Amino acid sequence: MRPLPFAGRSGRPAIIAPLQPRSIDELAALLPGLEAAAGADALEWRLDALAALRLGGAAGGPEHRAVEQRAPQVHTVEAPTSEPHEPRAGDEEASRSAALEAASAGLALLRERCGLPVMLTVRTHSEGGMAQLDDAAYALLVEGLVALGPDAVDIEFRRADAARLLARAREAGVGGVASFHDFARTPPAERLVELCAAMEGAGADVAKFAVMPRSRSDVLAVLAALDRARTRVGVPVIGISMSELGRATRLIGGDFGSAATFAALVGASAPGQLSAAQVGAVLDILGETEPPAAPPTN
Ligand SMILES: O=C1C[C@@](O)(C(=O)O)C[C@@H](O)[C@@H]1O
Repeated sequence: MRPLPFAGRSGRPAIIAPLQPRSIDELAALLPGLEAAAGADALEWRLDALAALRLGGAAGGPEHRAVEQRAPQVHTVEAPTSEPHEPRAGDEEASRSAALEAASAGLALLRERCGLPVMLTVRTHSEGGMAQLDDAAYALLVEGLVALGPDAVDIEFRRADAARLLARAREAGVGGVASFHDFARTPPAERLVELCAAMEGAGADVAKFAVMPRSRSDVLAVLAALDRARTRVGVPVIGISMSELGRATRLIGGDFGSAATFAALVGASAPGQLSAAQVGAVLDILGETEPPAAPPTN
């Protein structure tokens, strides 16, 4: 496995670009865009967008609405608006094997055509994603993904089996990225630091949180948490304040210790995401060590 190129404590944060194809054909259609677009250091494949997994495997399931369309898009960010349907008995296993088959074929395609490290993520409904899975179904699916040997796998930290799944990833040599999302609010900075320390304690290789601000103080709380985590958390931390209000954290989070930032190459996966080109340009500026040339004097 290649480690994801997360920045060390003072380095340039990695740019991770999400992909949300609904099928392997859609993934294949995205490849020319990925080849042409420079600027991402790693990809995140959001498998919950696959038709097989959307809200419990309901192909053509409930209505979705676009949340945001800021970055150059092929797909829009979508969030469920209605209650998911009850999966039929037998659906779950069929959805899982379809998703694992797609993930296996897609990983091979991405390795052959793109070459960037890939993190596999199944974002579930309770954390703002499109898959509706109980703890047992989530664990079975993530175990299957780990067995495919991606570079990293996202593991929702609130899941009952999170520590066991992190251990499984570690045994398999797959990076375990523990994640926490709150689309309603921002916990206090201290709570976010404790959360990242708990993720580290549970065996995470990377601790990640993305939370929704209600005020500018909430955005500052994310930066404060990142800053405190520098000395209190021993693994790379990624912290994001979502939405337009929080989007500065996607640009300057690295200065406060964030090891990576998510930015769109072919479509955003969360509110507030900017394009990889925009984020790369800002990181170039922030990374400049030479002072700007003095203005000409007459
Ligand atoms: O955890 C994250 C961060 C994220 O939610 C963001 O806000 O950029 C985007 C998700 O795709 C990813 O899994």
